[in-house]
Amino acid sequence: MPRFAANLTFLFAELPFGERCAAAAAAGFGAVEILYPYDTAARDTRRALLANGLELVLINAPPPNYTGGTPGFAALPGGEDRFRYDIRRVLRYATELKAGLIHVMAGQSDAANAIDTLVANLQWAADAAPEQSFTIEPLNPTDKPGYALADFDLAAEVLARVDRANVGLQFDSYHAQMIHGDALAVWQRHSSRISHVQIGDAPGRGAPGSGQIDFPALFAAIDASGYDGWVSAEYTPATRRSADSLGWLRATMP
Ligand SMILES: O=C(O)C(=O)[C@@H](O)CO
Ligand SMILES: [Mg+2]
Repeated sequence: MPRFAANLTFLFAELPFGERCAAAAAAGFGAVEILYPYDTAARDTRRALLANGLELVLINAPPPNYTGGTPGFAALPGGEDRFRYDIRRVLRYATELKAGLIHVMAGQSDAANAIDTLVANLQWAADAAPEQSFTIEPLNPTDKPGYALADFDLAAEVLARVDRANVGLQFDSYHAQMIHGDALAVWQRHSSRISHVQIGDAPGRGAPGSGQIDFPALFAAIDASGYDGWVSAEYTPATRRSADSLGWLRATMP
């Protein structure tokens, strides 16, 4: 069975941030991801992780843009300076938090050279921090209209062009199902380049079992592929308490 992590931006969001690590550990998770850890001093987050015996799997780049605007700059021609500034800042957090992965968000762009820009920026980040692993994640156009990376096959082409061992594909079952209509088929097509997994059902982005995805088949395929990273629960619980949405986890664990 996969090793499951909790995404603390989605799960346990009913609790103050400082209490989420303890709640995840109490629910049986061994690792967490925090999409935007930038509002809390890194040493406080690190302390909470250590106190609860949790590994930090992943954070997102860039920090949120509080004035609104594009989610990320990696695919924005002309945004290279901002991209590099953000990556340097995220690297400081990742180092202090010992975050295994940084998800680099592409941003919204329909420029003809958006993908060329994405490739060049990812190469820059990969070379600037060769010890750090990065991911890219296709996001579905219903939730993120205009996002420059909205297709897993395109993401595979981008990774082939980037050609760096420390940049991989982030497979999110919710986005895979929304974009391509068959998350399992996407897994089978791209498992060799996947370095991180997130799960949520589709449509609706609820807990596994709430939608169309065959999670027992997906978990079996993940195991059969030899993937040994974390599988992070990234869904919106339908229950008031996130802990009450974990029936799928109890059913999955032996
Ligand atoms: O929305 C998702 O799915 C994510 O994993 C986020 O990192 C993107 O905001
Ligand atoms: Mg995701």
